[in-house]
Parts: sequence; C-alpha cells; structure tokens
Amino acid sequence: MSDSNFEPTSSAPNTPDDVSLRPPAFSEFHGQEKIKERLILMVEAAQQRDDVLEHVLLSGPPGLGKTTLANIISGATGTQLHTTSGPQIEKAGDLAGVLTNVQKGDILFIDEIHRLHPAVEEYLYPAMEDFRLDIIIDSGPSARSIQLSLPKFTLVGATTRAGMLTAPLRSRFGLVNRLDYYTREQLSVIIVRSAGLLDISIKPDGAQEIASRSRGTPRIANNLLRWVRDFAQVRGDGIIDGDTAVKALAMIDIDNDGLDEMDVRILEAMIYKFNGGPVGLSSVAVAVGEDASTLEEVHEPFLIMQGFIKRTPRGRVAMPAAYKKIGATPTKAQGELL
Ligand SMILES: Nc1ncnc2c1ncn2[C@@H]1O[C@H](COP(=O)(O)OP(=O)(O)OP(=O)(O)O)[C@@H](O)[C@H]1O
Repeated sequence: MSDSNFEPTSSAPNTPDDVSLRPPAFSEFHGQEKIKERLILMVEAAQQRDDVLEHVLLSGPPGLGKTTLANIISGATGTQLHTTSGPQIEKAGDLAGVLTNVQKGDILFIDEIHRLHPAVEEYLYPAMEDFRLDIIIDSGPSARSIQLSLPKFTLVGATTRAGMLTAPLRSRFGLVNRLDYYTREQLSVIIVRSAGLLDISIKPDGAQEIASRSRGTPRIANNLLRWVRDFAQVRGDGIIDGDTAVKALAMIDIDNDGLDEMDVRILEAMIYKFNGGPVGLSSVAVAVGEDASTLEEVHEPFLIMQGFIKRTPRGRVAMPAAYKKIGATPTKAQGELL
C-alpha cells in the first residue's frame, strides 16, 4: 500500500445506493443518542479551543454506522477523512505512507483496527500519543532509526471485536464508544428516511414490518427496503405496505424475528447435533459450514441479544426461545441446562 486511500473498507461492500443513504450530518443520523451527544460535545469543545479532536474508538457489530459516524465527524470538523483498514497496513512503511499524507486536524479512519499487525501497532502508539513516527530504515549494520514528526491528527478506529484490541492501543483512545443494535422504532425512522431518498412510497406499517426483520441494523434495513421496493414494483402497485413487506421478506426466507437461513441453521445445529450445548463456537462453525469469525461477529451477537442463545464459560447454550423457533422440544437433559 503506497498511501492513504479512499476505498470503502467495510466488510460488506457499499453500493452507490448505500453511499447516498449515508446520513451526512449528526442531525440526520438517527439513534445512538448517547454516542452522538458525546461526539457533538467533543467536536464543539475542540472547535472552541481551536484544537484537534481526541482519538475515538467505535465498536459494535457490522452495519450499525461506524463508518458513517467517521464521515460525519470529518464533516463536522471540516477536515479531510483518510480511510484505511487494519489488514491493509501490512508494515510500518504502509503506516508511514498513510500518516505522511495527513494534514493537521484530519481524521484517519482505520476500520477493523483489531486486525492491525502487532508490529505495526507498536509504531502507532507514538504516532497517536506524541505525533511522531520512529522508523527503522535499512537493515543489518547500516540500519538506523529516523524520527518523523507528524501533524496533530485524530484517529477514529472501528472494530467489530473490541475485546481483541490490546490494552495499550485501547488506552490511547480518548473516547471509547460501543454502538448498540437499533430499536424497531429507530429503524422505522431510518427506513422512512431512506425511502424518501430513493423515492419509494412506503406506509408506516410497511416500514415497521421491514424494521422488525432488520436485526437491529440500518445496513440490513436499507438492503431489505430495496428488495421490498422491487417486490412491490413487480408484484404490487409499487407502494410498500405491511402486507407487501411480509410477502416480500417471506420470499427471501427472512422470518418475523429477522432470522435468516444461517441463523436458523446455527440453532438447528446446536440443538440437533450438539444436544443444545454447551458447544464451542468453532464446532458450530464447522457444522454449519461458516467461518467462525463471521459467526462470532455477525450471527452470535444478534442471537444472544434476542435471547436465542447464551454464552457460558463452557460454551454456547441454546435457550428456550431457540427450541420454540425451530419447533423442537427440549429433552430432559437439555431442559436441565436451561
Ligand atoms: N444511524 C443511522 N441512520 C441512518 N442510516 C444509517 C445509520 N447508521 C447506518 N446507516 C446506514 O447503514 C449503512 C451502513 O453503515 P456503516 O457503513 O456506517 O456501518 P459500519 O458500522 O461502519 O459497518 P462495518 O463495520 O461493516 O463497516 C450506511 O451506509 C447508512 O446508509
């Protein structure tokens, strides 16, 4: 990697539609009220002091608005946003390339920051704390260290796995925020806003049906909205109401709790193959043919939040709601676990 880049770096690639649906300012960003309030205050304080923002960490499952917030912070501070991601910075030289392009006050957004190489992370510490970079050039007897001083910048780190961040890195962020899943009401508002931007006619019950199947996630809500729009256009009169939304979402196997095919397979595997648990995540991953980290970052948090599974020190356990969902009755031994 030669220098900073402006490619979207989220795990699910953004479509042009998606970019246009991104709220450009705090006033249009719905939900995450506490985090918004903190960030607005931070921006205001920094502006009053004519100073640069503290480093900010945003954590939480994919699609909840971390990248969007980084964009909004950069807009609110009138600075440039430089986007990269942990895996893209392979060596210290890559980091130097990114940092030497940054101007005073700019935002450096590092997505998936938990995936930074440990050797690169060491270089990031002085860059974050003292705005300097100690680089070793050459190797062997001619190896020498040069020190680059950097303009004061703000690092906005995003992670889906806050627990994987090392303590030294985490402690260098002035503000650490965990984004929560959105409520059905919040998602309804987001869906109505997106429908307006995409010129889609939607009734309140249509927005609510989509919202309740969106796994608390705006990105999913926007994707489902586009699917229901297509369905309403071809099979209906182009207007999205509750009935159209239910039919459209049933066609793509999204059930009334927002569970998709993989979620249901996970619950079935836990109950039928592993006797309801406790079972390790990697065993479930093998059983359903999915990558363990996808299970941990995408599926598990939602299934836990909805009360379908529980994390215990001995492994994951299927809860009564999981048995109900797949129409199974717990055996006596399973019942004792619940
Ligand atoms: N609060 C919100 N209000 C309206 N739309 C939102 C909000 N949060 C997110 N979105 C929409 O959801 C999409 C996904 O958000 P974003 O890319 O910021 O998520 P992310 O947390 O960075 O995800 P990832 O971890 O996968 O990169 C955005 O393009 C935007 O359209």
